[in-house]
Amino acid sequence: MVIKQKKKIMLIAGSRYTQDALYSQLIEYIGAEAEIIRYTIDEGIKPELNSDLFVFSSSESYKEFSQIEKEYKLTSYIIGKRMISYEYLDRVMMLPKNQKIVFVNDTKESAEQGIQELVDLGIDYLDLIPYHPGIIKMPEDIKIAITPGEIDKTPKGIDEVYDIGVRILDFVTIVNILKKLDILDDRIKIFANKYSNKIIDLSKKIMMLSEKNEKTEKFLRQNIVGKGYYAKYSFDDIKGKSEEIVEAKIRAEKLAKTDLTILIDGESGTGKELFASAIHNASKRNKAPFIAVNFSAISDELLESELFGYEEGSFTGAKKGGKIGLFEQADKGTIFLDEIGDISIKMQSKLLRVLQEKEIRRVGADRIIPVDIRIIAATNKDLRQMIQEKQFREDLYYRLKMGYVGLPALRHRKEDIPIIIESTFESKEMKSRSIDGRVLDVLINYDWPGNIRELINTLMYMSAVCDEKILDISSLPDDRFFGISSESIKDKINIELSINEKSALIAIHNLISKGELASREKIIIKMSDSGHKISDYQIRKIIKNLESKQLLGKAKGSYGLYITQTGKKAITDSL
Ligand SMILES: Nc1ncnc2c1ncn2[C@@H]1O[C@H](COP(=O)(O)OP(=O)(O)OP(=O)(O)O)[C@@H](O)[C@H]1O
Repeated sequence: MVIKQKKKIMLIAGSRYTQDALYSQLIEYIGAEAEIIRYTIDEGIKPELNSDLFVFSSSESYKEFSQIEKEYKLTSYIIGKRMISYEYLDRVMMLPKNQKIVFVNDTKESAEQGIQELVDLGIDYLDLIPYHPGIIKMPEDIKIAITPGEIDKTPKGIDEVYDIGVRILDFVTIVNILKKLDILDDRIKIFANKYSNKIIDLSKKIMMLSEKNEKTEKFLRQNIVGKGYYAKYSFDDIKGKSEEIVEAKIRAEKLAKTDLTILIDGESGTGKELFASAIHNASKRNKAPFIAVNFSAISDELLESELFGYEEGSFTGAKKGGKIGLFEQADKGTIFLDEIGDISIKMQSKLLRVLQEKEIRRVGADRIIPVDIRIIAATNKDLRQMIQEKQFREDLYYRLKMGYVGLPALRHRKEDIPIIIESTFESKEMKSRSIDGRVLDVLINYDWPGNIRELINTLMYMSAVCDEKILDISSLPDDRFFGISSESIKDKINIELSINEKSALIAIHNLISKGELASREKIIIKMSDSGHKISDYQIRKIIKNLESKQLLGKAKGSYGLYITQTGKKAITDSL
């Protein structure tokens, strides 16, 4: 028997810190095929010169090595290209928008490059200023720093440092290493998958985050924009033919003709603001303003002065001449109070007064001002439960609920999913896109906890990552995202499976969930491990059967087999 000798890689980095990070990365990808020897220039250890390949952490480490080992002629080597590691980005993603921050690295170029990488990843909402040790004067008002492992280079006066870890080898470098070692095979698909999954996870997080930012800012934007409060949507913009949505629309259209206060109840992303806007446009108030106020994340003081306005000199920082509040600005129009369940008991009492008396008093004023407004409130919280827990006033609840519209979750009206997809593709940015049947199957089977907003965001995401006109399975966010939810598991499916089919399905599932490619050879091995011995001919047949039962699919491109939602259900049912 011939025992294949492991190839030797000599990893050379400037410091131990960098070397540790790159070493773990190489072990993860090629630890089984190659022996990795480490060498750190800082420590001056003798390098093992008979290695098959030299991998340098950067062009600096290459230069230094060449100077130290002048005599040695490098035959096979790679100078690594590096990128920010996604693993530690969560913390910096949470930093508030427009925050001034220094990005610390060892040189001007690397600091600028680091900033560019963050921006390319979608973290473009921070005010990042490059910093490296050569800079003599640092802007004084900056208290936060981000650094890829160069904490010791952080300037004085910084209170918080976010270390996003050493920059790791990029995908192309890893591929080049595999090529040089002559081990570039099927694994490349798995690496590509791993990398793209990480990027997808990250962009999903960034997408959700920017949505959150947008929400808390919705309120503040009112002040910046000042004017131009208008309702964008009409009932025609509300898509869907399901009984639930049609009923909600009919009810809302009827309520629009009245002047009743309305409470819209529905999970996040079900279209509460869309409905409020449509109601306003269909009402006799449609020539007057429509002002939307989001109650989440606003302090009582700010809320009070924004809603009611204030008199000059009523508190420190109050503007000269006072300020007209949103209730007054919405006069003759509609005010939409979003996330009403988030306001304090104190603000609830003040709101109740407005509803009862139809008048307001500015902060610091004696004068009472009559207002003619219609209030539409929205909630995604169970207000009745909150009443029981004494967190919401019952009298306010009944005042708000004179007209009531309950919006169904998207998972309860799945027949609307294709309609919403179609209408989204009709929009300008998405023009001429479509999806293939299998993707539609996945989208219909998913539960959509973020409802229509999440569906639209997913379609936008898919069209951003896919260059093809028809969005295929490879453009979907990763599998975990579309995993089976508890709700959809409830309905058992009735598909008869032979013992071998069941075992193959489970084997494929286990391979994919480990990030491995489900090749026939691997499936046979896995099945045999669990006591089911089958031939190559048999596995071909089983795969065909599972495909025809729509439990298994073959992804376009190089991603191999995947398990459909029905397939996942079949596995769960059979356990
Ligand atoms: N029936 C629908 N047809 C088409 N688009 C819809 C529909 N319902 C919602 N949308 C779209 O989904 C997104 C979210 O809707 P909206 O902001 O009205 O939800 P919401 O219930 O107010 O969410 P939140 O509670 O998080 O504020 C918007 O882009 C909206 O245009």
